[in-house]
Amino acid sequence: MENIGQKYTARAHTNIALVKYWGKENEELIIPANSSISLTLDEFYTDTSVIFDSTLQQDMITINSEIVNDEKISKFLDIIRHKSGINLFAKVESINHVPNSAGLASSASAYAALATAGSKAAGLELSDKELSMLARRGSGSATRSIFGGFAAWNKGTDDQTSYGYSIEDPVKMDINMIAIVLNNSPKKISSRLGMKISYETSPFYDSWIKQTNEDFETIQNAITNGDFSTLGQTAELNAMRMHSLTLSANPSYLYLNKDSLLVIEMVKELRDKGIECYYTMDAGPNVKIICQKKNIKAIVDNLSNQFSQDQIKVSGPGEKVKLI
Ligand SMILES: Nc1ncnc2c1ncn2[C@@H]1O[C@H](COP(=O)(O)OP(=O)(O)OP(=O)(O)O)[C@@H](O)[C@H]1O
Ligand SMILES: C[C@@](O)(CCOP(=O)(O)OP(=O)(O)O)CC(=O)O
Repeated sequence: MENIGQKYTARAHTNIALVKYWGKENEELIIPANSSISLTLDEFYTDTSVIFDSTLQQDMITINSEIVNDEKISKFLDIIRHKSGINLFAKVESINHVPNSAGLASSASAYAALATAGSKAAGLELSDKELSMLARRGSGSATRSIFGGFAAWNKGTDDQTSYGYSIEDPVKMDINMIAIVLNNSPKKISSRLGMKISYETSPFYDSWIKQTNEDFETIQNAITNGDFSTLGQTAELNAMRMHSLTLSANPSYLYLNKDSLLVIEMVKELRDKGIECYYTMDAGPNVKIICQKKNIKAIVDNLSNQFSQDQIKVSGPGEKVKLI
């Protein structure tokens, strides 16, 4: 217990799913309905410091230097307190190095950093697998942000079998993502709510699970074989399949806006011109373009005709979580 009373800071990077997680079998434990695969990104990350302090009367949390009253964070700290047996409140200071509310999965980097700094500050020594299981309790996508590069989240059936792991990338695939920030106002339907409505009401949900299990195999093999084209094509299809669950839900809803459709058309036109690239979108309108280094300039030049420089963010693969 020598760590208690010491401040620890962790840096975790965001990740973008190539095979999406979109629905929970167990909401309390965050057990997903399917396994997923992502790429961790180097440009976007969260730094979080935690100290358990006997003088505090309640948890004190700041995000980007503003005091927040987030019950989800205190509930997450309760899990750490329960695991470690300590009974102290915590001071949490977190900075997101992610464009504001850009739908770039800040909850993924946030809970991966909080799990890492928080568990260390509470005197726990957790392996990466155990950290991923802890991060999962904060936000499902955080399970994968413990790992760098390509990561998977094994669905599992309970707390001990639902965890993340690093996918071997023998050829060190040349892969980048260009995020186009189209709207930075908070979304009306959170991922948590959106996936619940899809899971409970879309008549296509069973087909989604069947297809997504196939997409998982395809993308895993594409990574092993260094097959960028198959990876891109499958990730693009998987994203559209996820968004079709929102359209087919009751009530029906849509995360994409007209600018998202414009970027999708631009990607198709670029492909027609021989510039290989693919699109993916999460629970928001912002589009992420998957491409190789040699094509970044041509894609950015093309996007610059429609969008400003600060809307276009280029990122390569990022590292695993670390204490800093
Ligand atoms: N640094 C942080 N530390 C702890 N919680 C955070 C931090 N940053 C964001 N969060 C929390 O993460 C949750 C989701 O964040 P946000 O609305 O930005 O969605 P997102 O993570 O970009 O997208 P997604 O819904 O796909 O995860 C919110 O509850 C927010 O308070
Ligand atoms: C579309 C997604 O980005 C959804 C992410 O959902 P969250 O991980 O934010 O949801 P909770 O587990 O409820 O916190 C796809 C993905 O990252 O796999």
